Amino acid sequence: MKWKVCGMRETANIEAVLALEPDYMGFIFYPPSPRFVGDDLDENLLKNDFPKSTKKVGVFVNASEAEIRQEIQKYALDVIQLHGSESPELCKAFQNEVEVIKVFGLGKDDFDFSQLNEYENVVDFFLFDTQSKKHGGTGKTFDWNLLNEYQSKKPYFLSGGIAIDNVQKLEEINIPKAFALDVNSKFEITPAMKNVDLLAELKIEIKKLKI
Ligand SMILES: O=C(O)c1ccccc1N[C@@H]1O[C@H](COP(=O)(O)O)[C@@H](O)[C@H]1O
Repeated sequence: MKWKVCGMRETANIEAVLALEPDYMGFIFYPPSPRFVGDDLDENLLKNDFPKSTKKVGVFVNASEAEIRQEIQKYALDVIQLHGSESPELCKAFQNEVEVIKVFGLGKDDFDFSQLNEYENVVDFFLFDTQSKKHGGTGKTFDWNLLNEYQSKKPYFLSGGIAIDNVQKLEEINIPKAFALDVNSKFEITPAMKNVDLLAELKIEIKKLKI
């Protein structure tokens, strides 16, 4: 199981988390978020000093193609995570340039997986997060059992309130295997500042998972 640490910002904290070798690290390019990178993200670190083994993910919410392209260039992003209501056409515009993750929000009620069909051929991954007006970073889980209805072969990231005390519950439920776990606010000291010791524990827990 791969893992992604999202919502990073400060250089020293990024470097400390990189020592744990996550497969993906996410940066939020959405101004209303308390994890918005603003001017604090170290361009040189991302462009020149970043380990190849950790992919850099830019998280966007309904940004324009030009805005996304600008951040890809500036920070040498490997992956874009589209967390709003982006169209299949926008996803297609970045195919073959970066990996594309399209996010869908799930809640407690049934989810219509047929809305994924038009994205199937234009994205690399889906990501399932908890539905919210804030779009993400809620720290809340959704009903993981809803994923029982997932029929696609497209690999997906599982996100939304994943914490040290619920990660082992993934073994107890019968959902199609996730490609990666995406963690964020449940591993924070303050918004964007991650608790490195807790993430080290998570890494051990993920390795123990038999799914
Ligand atoms: O973290 C944010 O503030 C954020 C804002 C807007 C869109 C996405 C955001 N983060 C993503 O939210 C999920 C889940 O986070 P959490 O574990 O529930 O805190 C994760 O995929 C982040 O990429």
